[in-house]
Amino acid sequence: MVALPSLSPPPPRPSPSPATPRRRPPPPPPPHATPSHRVRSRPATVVSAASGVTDGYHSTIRSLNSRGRHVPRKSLGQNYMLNSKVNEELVAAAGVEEGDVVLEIGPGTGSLTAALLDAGATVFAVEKDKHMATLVNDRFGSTEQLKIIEEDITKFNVRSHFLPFLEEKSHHRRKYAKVVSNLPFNVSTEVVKLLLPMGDVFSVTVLLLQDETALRFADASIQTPEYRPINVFVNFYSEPEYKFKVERTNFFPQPKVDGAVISFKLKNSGDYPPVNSAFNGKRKMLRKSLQHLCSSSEIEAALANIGLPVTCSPDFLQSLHGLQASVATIVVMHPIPIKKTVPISLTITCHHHSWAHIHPAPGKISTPIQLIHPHLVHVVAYKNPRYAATDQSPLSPPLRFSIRRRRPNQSPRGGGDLGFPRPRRRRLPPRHRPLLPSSIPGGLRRVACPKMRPVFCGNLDYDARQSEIERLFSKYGRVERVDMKSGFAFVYMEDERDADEAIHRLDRIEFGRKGRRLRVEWTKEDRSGGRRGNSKRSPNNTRPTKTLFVINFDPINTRTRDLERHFDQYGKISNVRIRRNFAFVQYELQEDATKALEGTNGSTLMDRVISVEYALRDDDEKRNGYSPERRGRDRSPDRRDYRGRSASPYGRGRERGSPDYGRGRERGSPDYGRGGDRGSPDYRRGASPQGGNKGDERGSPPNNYDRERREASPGYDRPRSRSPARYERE
Ligand SMILES: C[S@@+](CC[C@H](N)C(=O)[O-])C[C@H]1O[C@@H](n2cnc3c(N)ncnc32)[C@H](O)[C@@H]1O
Repeated sequence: MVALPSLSPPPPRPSPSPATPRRRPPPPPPPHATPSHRVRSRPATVVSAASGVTDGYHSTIRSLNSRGRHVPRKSLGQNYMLNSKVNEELVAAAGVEEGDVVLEIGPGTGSLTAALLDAGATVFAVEKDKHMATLVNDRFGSTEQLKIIEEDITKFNVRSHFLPFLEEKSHHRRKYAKVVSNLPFNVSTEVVKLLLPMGDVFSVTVLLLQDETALRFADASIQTPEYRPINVFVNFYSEPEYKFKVERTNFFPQPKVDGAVISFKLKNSGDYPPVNSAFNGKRKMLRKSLQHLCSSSEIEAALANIGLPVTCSPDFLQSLHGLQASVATIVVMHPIPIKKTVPISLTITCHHHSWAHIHPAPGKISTPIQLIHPHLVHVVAYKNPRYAATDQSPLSPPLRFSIRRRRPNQSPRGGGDLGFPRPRRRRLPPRHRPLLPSSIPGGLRRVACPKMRPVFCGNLDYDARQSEIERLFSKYGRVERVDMKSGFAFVYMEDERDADEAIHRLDRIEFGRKGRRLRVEWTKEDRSGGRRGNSKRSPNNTRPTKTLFVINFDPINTRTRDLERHFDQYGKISNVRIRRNFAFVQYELQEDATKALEGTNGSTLMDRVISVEYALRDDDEKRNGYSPERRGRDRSPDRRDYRGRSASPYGRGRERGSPDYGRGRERGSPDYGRGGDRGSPDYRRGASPQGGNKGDERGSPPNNYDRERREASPGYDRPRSRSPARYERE
């Protein structure tokens, strides 16, 4: 049982008599108020604790006690307003004046009701709690100025009950009513959904809600992950404005959260677009999820028109870069009526300094864009009844988009003519940072297959898992894919800026079981040139040799005999050597090596797609003395020697230095090929190796392939200090 504070003297100013409502000019905004914004900023206005004179603390408590209702019901959100000033500000926010008809939800003790009556309004109050309904009835008596209905607002048919009342009170003249309410927090969203579409009845709705909720509703920009279908809804039907915050100390009992006053200027909008349908089922293909609007073939046609795959789903669309959500918001808020002969060229805000221009084909599409996700817009094939009268099928014609970035010297107009607020420069969480349209040359059509530059992630443990790398990078943004190599990986991130951030944050951090310092940087060559399909091609800059150079097998689990088994079908092998994460397979005949290369490059060995190339030189050219009969002996020394002399094919000394995927020729850059997994290193001859290998580092792959190839020489076999056992796998 909540103990109510003991009663104190009655309020200094009694509530106005409903029979003789006095008209008072609405109070000015509180002196500490700053103009409210429609955007995310949190207005500084905070109404301080109870200090009101009318219907303040004392009268509220007295009212409650008078009905024996000592325990406000939490389930009904009964947090009563103790501060009459807040009530007055609510009334002022709605601009209530003499003769207005106001719907009040949950009058409770009637403190706000009193303020409304005081302003000269006629009040239609809906109260769920019968005790409170009785209390308000008792308090104001029967009067023409007030009608109280004991009902649950969420189940109440406002239109059918309220409209006759409005008609009567406005003497059958067309007049808009207003809504003013200190709402129970738990029904806020329901009430908003109920009232906002009633722009034909109400001109403004002013609600005291939970602060967080008010902020969320008022946030017209969609640069936050919080942007939801409800925001689209709110913006479609109204212009929300966060008015001021109301501290929790103003309520009895005190809630755990602060409140805030928000006003919705209703727009009397048309039919609500099927945003929700598109939000639903992120993996569901749009042609299915929007089927209730039009046929799949129509949807497919519309998607195809804008260069999207007919099978695309919201999830897929999320992965597209480009058109920004602001576009969709604007469109949702201001449907674009495209007239037959007037081409539309809209300048709309994309986040920050990015801009988009939309040039739909004239006269074809009624509402071409809809939002399905904060970062997404797409053109949905739905028929807007508003345009149904015309012969403009929204689906038949091609819709063209072009996206351009505004030139830096052009100052953004902040949505100017569309009334969209100037975008604020704010650092967004990686996933929600927009891409610059410049990164999608040619517009949406090409967005679907953006060319990505991978991030090189080197010095991984050999047994590092793809999922680990993916998890690591996905902290900074969406990871498209990870091409796992032995000891390094290529990470393709959706957004280049996320990749930048990942590089910034991850380079040289300790990672993995052994706490290796990662080397994370941009690959220095576009790896997108080759495709898997091409990977079987032989490198054209190496001459055929009897020895094949093999990489990208599993260096932990692959044994010499596994390689032998994999390669011996092509001819007689004279030698196989594994060195950490690469190997040499030597055939007796060069033709067999060629056959093997063709047959094995890009083949799968123990779940890894291996790359095979000719070695620069055959072992016997270097008089290394390899021979079948020495094979058993040779394995270990090889590896020892490798450790000692040429610890990594990727670079000695450069602490897993930067991957040099082909800084031109200068470094003999391996072209890992598209997908990496089969790309054949492009160890260009003459590439200069990097000096100073450092034992087990693998941070700088490319340059030293050359070295390795050159060093497939007897020198490798010299036993060094390392224990061969460490590398022995057989
Ligand atoms: C936060 S109190 C506000 C009371 C009063 N207007 C004030 O300012 O002190 C919410 C009021 O709404 C009533 N209420 C709660 N749920 C309701 C519903 N679904 N329909 C109508 N009234 C409801 C409660 O009984 C309570 O009186």
